Amino acid sequence: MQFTKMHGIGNDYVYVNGFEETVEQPEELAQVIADRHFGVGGDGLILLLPADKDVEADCRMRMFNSDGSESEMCGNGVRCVCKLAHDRGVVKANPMKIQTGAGVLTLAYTLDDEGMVSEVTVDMGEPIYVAEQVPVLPKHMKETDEPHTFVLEFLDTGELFTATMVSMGNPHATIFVPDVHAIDLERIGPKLENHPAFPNRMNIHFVQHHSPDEVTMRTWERGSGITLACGTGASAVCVSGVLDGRNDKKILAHLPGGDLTLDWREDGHLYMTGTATEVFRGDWPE
Ligand SMILES: N[C@H](CCC[C@H](N)C(=O)O)C(=O)O
Repeated sequence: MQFTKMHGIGNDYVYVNGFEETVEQPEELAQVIADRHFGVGGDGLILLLPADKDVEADCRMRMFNSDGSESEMCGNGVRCVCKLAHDRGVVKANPMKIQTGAGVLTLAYTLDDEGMVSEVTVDMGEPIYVAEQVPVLPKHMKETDEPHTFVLEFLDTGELFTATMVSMGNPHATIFVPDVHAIDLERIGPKLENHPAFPNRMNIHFVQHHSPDEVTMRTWERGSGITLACGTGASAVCVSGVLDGRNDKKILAHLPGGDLTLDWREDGHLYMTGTATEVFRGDWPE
């Protein structure tokens, strides 16, 4: 099976062109191929597929974390799917419409000197911040004056985390701190990801504000652990910061793997802009 290794600012996945290949059990393949010692290595597996018959889109993305769990959406991933579809001649439309678990998204892209996709702006659609729709279970958290912000507690250590909950199709909890580098993400991440308040688990982001339009963030991803970037997470961080009165509707986010621009526009949609990079191609033994 032919694959392409790609990344969106360091959030790296193994991509398979489903117009050319058939992947029978993606949940199993994701766990094996994403292993950084025994496989190709990556934060998971992403499939470029034909859109469903009844869906008005140029193609479809399915995304699997490295633990094999499927997610509704992947922001860094969908930019790379756009690049793969265009650069392999599968889709030439610009803007491109990609079917995802968060609906059909529209992506506009620029080309480099070789005519390959370099930078992509994704219309991520409307963020969701009604607690029950994220979803979260308020009964397992302490409520605050804000309907989308709750206090989570670790019952074993008594640690408390004030988190704002936003869905971009997939769920995100954002915690604002003075210094993201002081956070013990390896210890705290999995406990928050699997907190009883999160019926579908949760993507976790710690965020430090430098100004009303510039942040630094670190992420523990549902199903993949620490990643160098999270596109849906950066989108949720922008929205959470606006809801909490901490930042403007347009921000620059610094993630460990690179930068993204997020813009929550007057049409109510969140727009994310960033690069998409092909690293190498290979042949995976069936
Ligand atoms: N781990 C996420 C999916 C990947 C999201 C992230 N890599 C992105 O760029 O949005 C989840 O289970 O919801």
